[in-house]
Amino acid sequence: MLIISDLLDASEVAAYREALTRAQWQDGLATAGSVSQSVKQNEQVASQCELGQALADKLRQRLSQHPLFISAALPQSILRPRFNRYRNNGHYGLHIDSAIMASDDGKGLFRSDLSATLFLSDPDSYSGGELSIDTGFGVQEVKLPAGSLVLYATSRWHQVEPVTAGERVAAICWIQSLVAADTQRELLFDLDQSIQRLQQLAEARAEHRQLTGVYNNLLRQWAIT
Ligand SMILES: O=C(O)CCC(=O)C(=O)O
Ligand SMILES: [Fe+2]
Repeated sequence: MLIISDLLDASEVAAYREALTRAQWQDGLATAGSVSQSVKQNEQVASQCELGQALADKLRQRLSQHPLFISAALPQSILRPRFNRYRNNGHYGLHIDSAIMASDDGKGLFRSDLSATLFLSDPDSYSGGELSIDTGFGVQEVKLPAGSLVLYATSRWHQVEPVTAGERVAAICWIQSLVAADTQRELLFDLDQSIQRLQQLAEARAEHRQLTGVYNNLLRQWAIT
């Protein structure tokens, strides 16, 4: 699990929130699978809403350029983000997201390796609404400032706690990674972060060069294109 703080600044968050009031919202059940139907109670922007598509594409563009996101996710493709809203006890009970989804044009298939939630509501403006993720080493409750994003493995059980006051607006998104296995991708992330720190040290040129080679050779073995 990784938190990317301040993907958007306050004025960008405000602009997304304002634009979203003009989008076409629908019951979240429209896209719920057979299992999630019984646990999902929220609203989302309709996939055919042109304003929603434009906002989502702009957000995807921003995410795809973020250095920490690239290092951690090694994205091959990013599904168009979806905006959702929880209020009046809206929640999404314990579930695991579908492994295979339709690509944006509906013609291809997409494997979900990573999930992301971008929080768009000030955490003090609503009660509940934590995204709780079973990390395998205990459950983490995530409720971030507006503009911050959490990235986590789609293989994890997770839920959105009921929103008992106010409203929680967020964007969610799935990523197909070049490296499908979480363990391998996480090793590459740690290695890349160390390599980036070594790059700052003039006396570590040789080590930087060698580890960059190791990184590329591991990525070559593990990447699926
Ligand atoms: O809104 C969230 O943070 C996550 C929602 C979710 O789990 C889903 O739509 O599959
Ligand atoms: Fe989910």
